[in-house]
Amino acid sequence: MLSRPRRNRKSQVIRDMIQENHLRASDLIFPLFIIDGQSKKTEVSSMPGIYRYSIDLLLKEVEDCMNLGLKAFDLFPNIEESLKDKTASESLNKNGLYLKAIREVKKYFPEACVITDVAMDPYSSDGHDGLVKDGEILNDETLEILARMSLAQAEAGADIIAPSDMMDGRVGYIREALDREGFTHVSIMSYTAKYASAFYGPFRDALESAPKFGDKKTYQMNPANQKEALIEGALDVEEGADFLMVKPALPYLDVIKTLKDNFDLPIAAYNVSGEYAMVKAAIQNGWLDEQKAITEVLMGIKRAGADVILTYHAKEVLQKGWI
Ligand SMILES: NCc1[nH]cc(CCC(=O)O)c1CC(=O)O
Ligand SMILES: [Mg+2]
Repeated sequence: MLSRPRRNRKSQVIRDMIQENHLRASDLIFPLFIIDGQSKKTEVSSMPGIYRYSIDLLLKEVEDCMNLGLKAFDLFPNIEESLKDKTASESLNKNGLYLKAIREVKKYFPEACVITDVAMDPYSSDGHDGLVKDGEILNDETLEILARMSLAQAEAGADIIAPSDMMDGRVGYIREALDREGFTHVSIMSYTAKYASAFYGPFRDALESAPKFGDKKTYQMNPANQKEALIEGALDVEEGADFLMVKPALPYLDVIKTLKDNFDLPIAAYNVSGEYAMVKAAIQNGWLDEQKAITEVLMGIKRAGADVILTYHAKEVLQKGWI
């Protein structure tokens, strides 16, 4: 045998020397849930260790993270049921929970990167990402609502707008609206290949945003499809996206790799709520080693080609010194 690959695994120094991929704090984006009120911190029951924070405690959490070197946050609001309507009008309320949270975080932590979510579902009485008429999710009529939402978030101080709705044409529509209103510096992280996945369940618990009827299969992608992600990717590039995202991450590592190989934009992967819940449940049962399982999950996503990972594990891996 001339070649013995085990020679390069014989000591920790050599293993470290030839390690191909590395995880860094700057690779991670921490999703944070926000709730109305004062001094409120409520755990998401299906996501042990993950909380919904009122704005005052959100600021403390952001400060904690910043001190750990975790500087990018994706904010999601839990909106009170009575404020929801057909057109998601609460999303434009300047004194509402979400826009206020964005302003506060940017006020106290101007160097933080605030990523904001554009989609109707947290504010929609139908629990869908688009405007509903006669049981259908309307595409073009939704675009104007998404553009207004994006402008409101940009005005509040968002660094990156992340449309998670999967309406066709929304990246271009939002880009044009942002540019027209002078927000040429605000980036767009597009949920390019977002699948109709079972793994969003705990997130919908966190926001109490589950669809009131039907499912999201007419706009989110079929888990069986890969080529379709190339169609979505090409459109988002053409429409001016700054990042392409794949979501969820673990069951879609091939899609991450495919987008990475085919496009030059940075690729983001969303290690979603159900992936977090799955790993945490096994850890709680004593079935998996916490540190090894979590770092392996994140490394796998990185190795597949993700430049950035949105993950609920972001804070713990830094706090515990695992990366
Ligand atoms: N616009 C909805 C949205 N934005 C982010 C997530 C899921 C994130 C997660 O599960 O962690 C979802 C869920 C859905 O499409 O129903
Ligand atoms: Mg698309």
